Amino acid sequence: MSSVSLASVSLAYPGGHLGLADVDLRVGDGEFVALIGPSGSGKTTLLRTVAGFVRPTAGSVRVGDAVVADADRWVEPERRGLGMVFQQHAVWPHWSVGRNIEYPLRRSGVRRAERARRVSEALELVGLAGTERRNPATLSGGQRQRVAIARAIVARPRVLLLDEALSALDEPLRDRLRLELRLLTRELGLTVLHVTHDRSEALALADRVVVLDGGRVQQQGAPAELLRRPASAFVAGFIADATVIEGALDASGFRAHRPALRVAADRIERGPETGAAAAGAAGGAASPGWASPAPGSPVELAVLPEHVRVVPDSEGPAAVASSLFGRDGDDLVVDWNGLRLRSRGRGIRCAAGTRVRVEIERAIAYPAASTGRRAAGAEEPDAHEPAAAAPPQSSRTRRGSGAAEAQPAPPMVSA
Ligand SMILES: Nc1ncnc2c1ncn2[C@@H]1O[C@H](COP(=O)(O)OP(=O)(O)OP(=O)(O)O)[C@@H](O)[C@H]1O
Repeated sequence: MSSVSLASVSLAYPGGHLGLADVDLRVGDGEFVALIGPSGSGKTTLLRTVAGFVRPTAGSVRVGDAVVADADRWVEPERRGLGMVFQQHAVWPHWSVGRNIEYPLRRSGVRRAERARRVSEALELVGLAGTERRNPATLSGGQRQRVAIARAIVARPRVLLLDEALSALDEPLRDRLRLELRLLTRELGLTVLHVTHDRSEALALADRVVVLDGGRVQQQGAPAELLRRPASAFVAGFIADATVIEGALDASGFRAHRPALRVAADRIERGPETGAAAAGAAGGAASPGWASPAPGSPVELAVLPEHVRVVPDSEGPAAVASSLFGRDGDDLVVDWNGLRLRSRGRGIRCAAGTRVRVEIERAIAYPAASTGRRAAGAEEPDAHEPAAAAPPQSSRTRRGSGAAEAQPAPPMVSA
């Protein structure tokens, strides 16, 4: 067992594509870390950098105490002591299960009797004892993936790298294998780096989740910490399906013009990155968790689905645009005068088309600069927000990983 460390690692692909940009990351001995991020964010590149399939342009990679890649040193993938499981094509179809699993042992010259013993032990660990002679084609998808896991651990690697290892499997098999994988890696005390596009999987499995975007680490932390305190509007949108609304802070709270919306100051928390921007500036009385914002400070307000309360009301100003059944309550998208808000409340059941009232119970404000975009609300002076303004032309409201809405909307005030 061992740790993995990346120090100031950058990787530019030939042709100029940036794979990784100044990444610092440490996966502790026995820790399970999940890497998530949008498509093209650099997850696979990071894993391949650790595996040794690509060489960083700058920085260093260590496995345990040994430097395996830096400007002067390069250790071949097979000498790094790693096990890997990929999403597909993980098992050679023309070899028996046993032959597949013993392959890494053969390569390192382990004798026949010892190979047989270790293959049988690995199969036992993944719940496939006695299947050495089976043809992989006669196994289910889940069983084949277990064979791939057995092959990855048979040589007793120091670190296990998983690249979308469960993604090709159907639920509920994926769910079961997740649990088994977690138990197995704990039992063996393995250090694991797991790339997945599945946010729920990352949150369920990992001790620590690392969110990548544009080849950079945007945030890393325990799953609960990421959900509770996303470091930026991007992370809030990506990991927790937050609706992100661009606007400005003033003494009474948050104000957006497109669509027109106000959220009272006592419902707003400062995001971790707003501290420097907001602290010490003139403004109204400080609210809990939100000290003296600069009047007119452009911000992005992240509203988590759990904090949007929806109440059926035939006179309500909003309508349910879509409703997906969830075990504990429906997953709703509410159209509130052009603003598409995601809402997920326990016990809430609402069909599409239902008129509703909406209340934003809590929101997190981040400086607009945190994701490099301009706040729409900051474009307009306060005097331009009348009680019954002409419909604005557009909104740049984002939800989740980037959906945008652009609809006219009359002004409105949160409850
Ligand atoms: N072999 C390559 N040559 C050039 N550019 C590449 C190569 N592989 C990846 N890239 C670029 O590097 C960036 C990161 O890609 P990477 O595959 O690591 O992302 P990812 O987060 O794993 O994406 P996905 O979830 O879609 O698999 C992207 O901009 C991609 O286009």
